[in-house]
Amino acid sequence: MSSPSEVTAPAPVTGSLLDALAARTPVVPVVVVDEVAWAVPVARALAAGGVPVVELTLRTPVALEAIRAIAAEVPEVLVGAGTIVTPAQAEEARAAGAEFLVSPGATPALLAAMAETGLPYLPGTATVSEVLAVLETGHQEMKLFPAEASGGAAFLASVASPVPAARFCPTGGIGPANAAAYLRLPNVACVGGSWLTPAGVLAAGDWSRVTDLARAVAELRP
Ligand SMILES: O=C(O)C(=O)C[C@H](O)[C@H](O)COP(=O)(O)O
Repeated sequence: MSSPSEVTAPAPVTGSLLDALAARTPVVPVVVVDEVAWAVPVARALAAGGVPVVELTLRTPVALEAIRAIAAEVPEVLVGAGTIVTPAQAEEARAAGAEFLVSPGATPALLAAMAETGLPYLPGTATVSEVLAVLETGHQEMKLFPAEASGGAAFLASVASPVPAARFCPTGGIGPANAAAYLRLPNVACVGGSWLTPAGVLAAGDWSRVTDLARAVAELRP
């Protein structure tokens, strides 16, 4: 029997990653940490605001260590690695404890490396041919990146009819003002964005601000 104060880790995602993410939050927070010490408090602050998900980008030297810390210390948060841009990073992220992988692109080598980890993953696409190339690998869940710059919600609405099998988490240029337009689309499960964890807020250690920003995304649910 576990005591009420004990937090148990959710089971690993075995089915649809997009469904697992969407069940937790309409907005996947894309988080950049400059200091490993930010990782655990930012993950806890997001969870306290009702967003128990972190996409920790591999953009800084401490990123893998940050994933390790969140995986070990904040088990109630589903932690993934973002910015997978080389095949080797897929396995490095898995070894650090990442529970899902996100890439801004979808080269054949990246797709193979992400599949090889056994983790669920979202390759990045920005054109119909890229979407079709991902579908040809048997994979139906992807990111649209950079979402606003590559056509935004209008692009995804246009893709939905001819290519209904593809499902998206659009990311890049999305914020509170335009998130709802994406979330209404039949081929969008959730959106990604960095606005819940602004760099200055993390640097200031203003964790209650992160919690407030996270709390506000509940109203974006369609
Ligand atoms: O780092 C990655 O893996 C990326 O692909 C880029 C991020 O998803 C976007 O930079 C987030 O976009 P913003 O919400 O506009 O800041």
